[in-house]
Amino acid sequence: TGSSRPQRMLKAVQKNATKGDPKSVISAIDSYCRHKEWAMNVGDDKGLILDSVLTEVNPSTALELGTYCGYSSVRIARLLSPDSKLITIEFNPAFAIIARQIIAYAGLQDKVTLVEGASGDLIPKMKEQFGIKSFDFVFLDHWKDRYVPDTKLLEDCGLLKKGTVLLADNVICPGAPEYLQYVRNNPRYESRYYPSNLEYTKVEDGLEKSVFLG
Ligand SMILES: Cn1ncc2cc([C@H](O)c3cccc(CNC(=O)c4cc(-c5ccc(F)cc5)cc(O)c4O)c3)ccc21
Ligand SMILES: [Mg+2]
Repeated sequence: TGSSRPQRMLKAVQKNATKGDPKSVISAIDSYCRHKEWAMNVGDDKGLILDSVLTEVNPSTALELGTYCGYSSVRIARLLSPDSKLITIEFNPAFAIIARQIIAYAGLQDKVTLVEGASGDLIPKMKEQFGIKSFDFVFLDHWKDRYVPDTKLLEDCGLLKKGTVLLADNVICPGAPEYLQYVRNNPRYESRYYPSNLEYTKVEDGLEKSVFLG
């Protein structure tokens, strides 16, 4: 049987990036996905917006929903302060196994905890299992119809505090209309749309940044 797209992405990292150099891992993936084989990483254009929001928030504890191959885990973890942590949730074992290797190749395994399972099952366990009081930053990039239920779950589990920043990928393409409706018409959130393009294409997409007001 042949290789998978995630496996080919890992090969491209091992071939073209420098071990322990997150920037080279990011570039190797972006170059592979732009010139060889498209993949659903947040990508370089939206990645710059992710970087700027992260630098502004400077989170101590960050959560990512939807690891895929670990591209955004590397983008996030490389910008975290020394004692800060990223927890990333992935339910697909084939994705998780590749993501662990890409995160390790970047040398960021000590800052990233990849948890295998579904967000709906794992979010309620965050406090007890990982000693999380609340998250300062959440990156939503998993199934788009899970953005609203998981945001509500984070609220109900007391995992959001005044000032927590939610950043959601793909609010235009593939789209998360219910999520936009939820955060834009909810007095407990201050939302702003960052226009960009779908990774490695000219198609319109963007990120929605929503600050939880408590
Ligand atoms: C419950 N739970 N808990 C953890 C968890 C983790 C996962 C997986 O990581 C996973 C698997 C498959 C799909 C996604 C969502 N991502 C997308 O669907 C997407 C699509 C496109 C696009 C755009 C245009 C196209 F033409 C085709 C695809 C561009 C993008 O950036 C995307 O993020 C996420 C799933 C559910 C999970
Ligand atoms: Mg995405």
